[in-house]
Amino acid sequence: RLNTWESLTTGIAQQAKGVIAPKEKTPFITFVLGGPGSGKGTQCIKIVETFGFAHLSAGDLLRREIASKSADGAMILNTIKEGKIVPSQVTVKLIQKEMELSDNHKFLIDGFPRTEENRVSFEQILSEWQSQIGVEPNVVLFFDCPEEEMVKRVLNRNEGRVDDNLETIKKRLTVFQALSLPVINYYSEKGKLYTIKAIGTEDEIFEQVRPIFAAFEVCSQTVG
Ligand SMILES: Nc1ncnc2c1ncn2[C@@H]1O[C@H](COP(=O)(O)OP(=O)(O)OP(=O)(O)O)[C@@H](O)[C@H]1O
Ligand SMILES: Nc1ccn([C@H]2C[C@H](O)[C@@H](COP(=O)(O)O)O2)c(=O)n1
Ligand SMILES: [Mg+2]
Repeated sequence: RLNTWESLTTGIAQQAKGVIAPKEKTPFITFVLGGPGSGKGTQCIKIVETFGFAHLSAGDLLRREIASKSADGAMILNTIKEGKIVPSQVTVKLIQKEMELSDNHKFLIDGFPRTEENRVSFEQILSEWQSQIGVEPNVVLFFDCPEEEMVKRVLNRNEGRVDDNLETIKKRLTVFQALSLPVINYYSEKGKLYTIKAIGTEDEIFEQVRPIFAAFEVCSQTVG
């Protein structure tokens, strides 16, 4: 069987030749953004359980590269320790590979795009299939959380992450303000942004998230 990207590209090539339509469903892409510790990963788990998305965390994919001691592993580790952003071609390649391997067509891309460079790199990949899916995500979630709360959560996370310390967290917050907020503003201007007030219990926060995806489910059932 063909995977999502293969079937899209094959489908487009075959359509161009006037042969057949693509076999698989059009991808539905959600970007999940927010500062460090804003609760992106926590809410992604609930979205997966409720709406059946595939969860691709950019940070988890990068940590997997470190653990596998790949060629980029040492560079990724140093970048993460410094609270900086890994070059886009590395991260985009990992995300694209996961999308190719997935049987799902609904993707939650968590912690990406973190910079304008990330955003443009991913768009370049999507633009190869522009006639099918466009270059824009369907939904962009922004978990808006006060800094004080994010710092408290990260310092209590206790998952052994190399970046969960006060020094790195301060750098990550600076990077978030300088490089990630412009991406959030970009999607706000495009009318794609759904801002979630990320304070309260996990369940209370999910009750803000649920109607966003529920509305898309209703739409897809109505449209067919
Ligand atoms: N609503 C909440 N109230 C209190 N703690 C929370 C809440 N949501 C998540 N947490 C906790 O805060 C910590 C950070 O959450 P999570 O890992 O989901 O954040 P994140 O946005 O993915 O962060 P990062 O960008 O660093 O990966 C975790 O320990 C999680 O259990
Ligand atoms: N698009 C991304 C996502 C993550 N990283 C690096 C830098 C982050 O501080 C770190 C941890 O990510 P998280 O688990 O907090 O989403 O991974 C990156 O460079 N680019
Ligand atoms: Mg996370």
